[in-house]
Amino acid sequence: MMRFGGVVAVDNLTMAIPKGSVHGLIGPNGAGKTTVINLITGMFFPTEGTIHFAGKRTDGKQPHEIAALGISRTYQNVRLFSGMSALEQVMTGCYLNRDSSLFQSFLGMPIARANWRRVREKAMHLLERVSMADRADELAETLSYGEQRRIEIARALGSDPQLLLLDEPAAGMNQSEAREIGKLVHELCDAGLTVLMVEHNMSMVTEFCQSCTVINFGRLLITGDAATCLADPEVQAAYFGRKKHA
Ligand SMILES: Nc1ncnc2c1ncn2[C@@H]1O[C@H](COP(=O)(O)OP(=O)(O)OP(=O)(O)O)[C@@H](O)[C@H]1O
Repeated sequence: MMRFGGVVAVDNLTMAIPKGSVHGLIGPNGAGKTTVINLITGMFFPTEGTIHFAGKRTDGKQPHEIAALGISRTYQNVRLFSGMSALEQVMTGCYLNRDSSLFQSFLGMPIARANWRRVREKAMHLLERVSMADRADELAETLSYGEQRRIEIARALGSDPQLLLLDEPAAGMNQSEAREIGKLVHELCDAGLTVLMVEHNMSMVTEFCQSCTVINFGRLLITGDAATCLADPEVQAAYFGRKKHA
């Protein structure tokens, strides 16, 4: 459970996400979706209870420890570093399993240089995966919003996650840009990644999520395939303040 003062933001939630699939986490504004991501990634510690991922307890762990367990994320608002190229942004995400220390890097030791080359190669490969290799040297702030989102996804892939949490990846995009992101997410899942996607864009949910979970006031409303969930009278009531079939 996560409580902020008198507000229970998340309460007793379990999600079963088949490996290699995209699972949507949806619900009206303030339902608790971002809080779920913050709890899973160690940005928040739960007020009560425990959190488990793939049989391991994750609550109480620091974000970098959770990343090492195979969970990575992107943010609701793109968070890239200004003054860094697309390639450098992605390189920052690839240092989790580095085998040279900061001290060795400062001294320019061979192990640090070899490590830097490996990280650079990996980041280039990730840029190719998100179709951004040709923009590797561009500063992030000169890229379009959709391109920045791709860079953020590539950076999140740098820690070799099993589970990627995307917080509104299509926010601020038109429908065709959103579909391009949806297709990219699908390709990543085809390659074995599992994705939990918070999304308000219902076309994205119906087209790209194999299953979804709907929450309201931090609690589970329904889980299942997107069409069934969205047609559910409780879900309709949560979104529109009425029961569809009432
Ligand atoms: N750091 C915080 N401090 C206090 N209250 C918070 C904090 N973060 C979230 N909340 C509250 O917890 C509840 C859930 O918020 P959360 O941002 O998780 O919802 P959400 O479903 O992601 O909403 P949206 O779709 O608008 O992004 C809301 O009532 C919110 O005001």
